[in-house]
Amino acid sequence: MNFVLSYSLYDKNKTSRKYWHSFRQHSHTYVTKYLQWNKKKRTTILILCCTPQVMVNGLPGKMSSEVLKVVLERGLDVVPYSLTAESQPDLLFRLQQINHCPNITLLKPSQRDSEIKKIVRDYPRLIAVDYTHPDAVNSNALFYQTYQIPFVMGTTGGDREQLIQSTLQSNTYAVIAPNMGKQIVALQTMLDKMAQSFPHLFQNYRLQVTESHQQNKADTSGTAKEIIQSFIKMGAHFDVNTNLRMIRSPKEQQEELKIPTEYLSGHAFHTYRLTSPDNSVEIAFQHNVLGRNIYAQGTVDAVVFLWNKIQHKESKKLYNMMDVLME
Ligand SMILES: NC(=O)C1=CN([C@@H]2O[C@H](COP(=O)(O)OP(=O)(O)OC[C@H]3O[C@@H](n4cnc5c(N)ncnc54)[C@H](OP(=O)(O)O)[C@@H]3O)[C@@H](O)[C@H]2O)C=CC1
Ligand SMILES: O=C(O)C1=N[C@H](C(=O)O)C[C@H](O)C1
Repeated sequence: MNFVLSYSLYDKNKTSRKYWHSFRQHSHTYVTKYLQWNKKKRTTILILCCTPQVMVNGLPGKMSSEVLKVVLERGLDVVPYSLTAESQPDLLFRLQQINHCPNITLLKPSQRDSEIKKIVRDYPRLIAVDYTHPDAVNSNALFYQTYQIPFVMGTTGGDREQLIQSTLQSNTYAVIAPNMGKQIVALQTMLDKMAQSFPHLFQNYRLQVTESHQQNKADTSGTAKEIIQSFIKMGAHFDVNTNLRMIRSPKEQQEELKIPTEYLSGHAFHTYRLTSPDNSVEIAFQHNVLGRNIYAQGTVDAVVFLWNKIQHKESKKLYNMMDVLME
């Protein structure tokens, strides 16, 4: 998203600086600059970079690593700091497979308050992305809210109502969603609309949900929790103790769901099955994902979306992925 604002055919330094100062004075956006002196044409090109600076939190976790990769692939700026767990033994993180990946300093909860003011000062276009742990959702959100750091919250779990309320009260720009995969968000949107249009569609139907994820997933699928609410709004019966099957055993995943070995450490298979009271009708919805790229792509779209909202000083500050998709 770099763009050339002007070509100055005059003096290498003075005119370009004048352009720069005048642009800064009249611009409501955060911009940085760099000047390129083209020797052959004796021209100075003033290039303005107008991109967010992305702080990917949760490194060296799986989702945050995938997001970092996509941020770098899409040419956005990376903030070389990341919030990490208190137990993290490493001080630095770097994606080996990407040459231009910077060394990223890992900040534990006990260190982050003393560092963040400097980070906010040095990176005025900062947007945080959070892929951490269900236990950290609310405290991390509070951290972003306290320092007025716009954030994209991909982490599931925690107290979701409190998450929404504290974000609204703090007036911080944010996108919050348990699933950033746009094709899945489209399905969610459709079911949400179905619930609004046909509130009795599945009256007295039984809902049975199966969700399979990597063995170390800390919580129940946040996506399933949201989608279940849409079916309940349409009248379906659902009891979390008897109608939800969570599969975390790699053996079952391989034998029953045929998950390829390389995706046992990262997959998300969901099936929602609705059965009529007399068992004569069965309707199923399914979304099966191998790997994590779909969420990382959606996350970076959410960052760009939020950045545009900030630039336009939108009065609405809290969004979900349906808003990102609609736009
Ligand atoms: N919205 C979406 O589209 C998606 C959401 N998710 C969600 O993202 C979250 C992370 O998933 P995933 O990357 O697979 O999990 P990982 O366990 O691979 O990564 C989480 C990382 O966060 C670290 N961490 C723990 N506590 C903190 C803390 N207080 N502050 C900062 N970092 C911390 C963990 O460290 P340690 O291991 O040492 O505890 C770990 O490195 C989950 O909630 C998951 O459900 C996942 C995929 C898509
Ligand atoms: O932990 C994961 O992997 C995933 N978490 C999200 C959730 O809990 O819904 C999204 C997706 O299922 C992958």
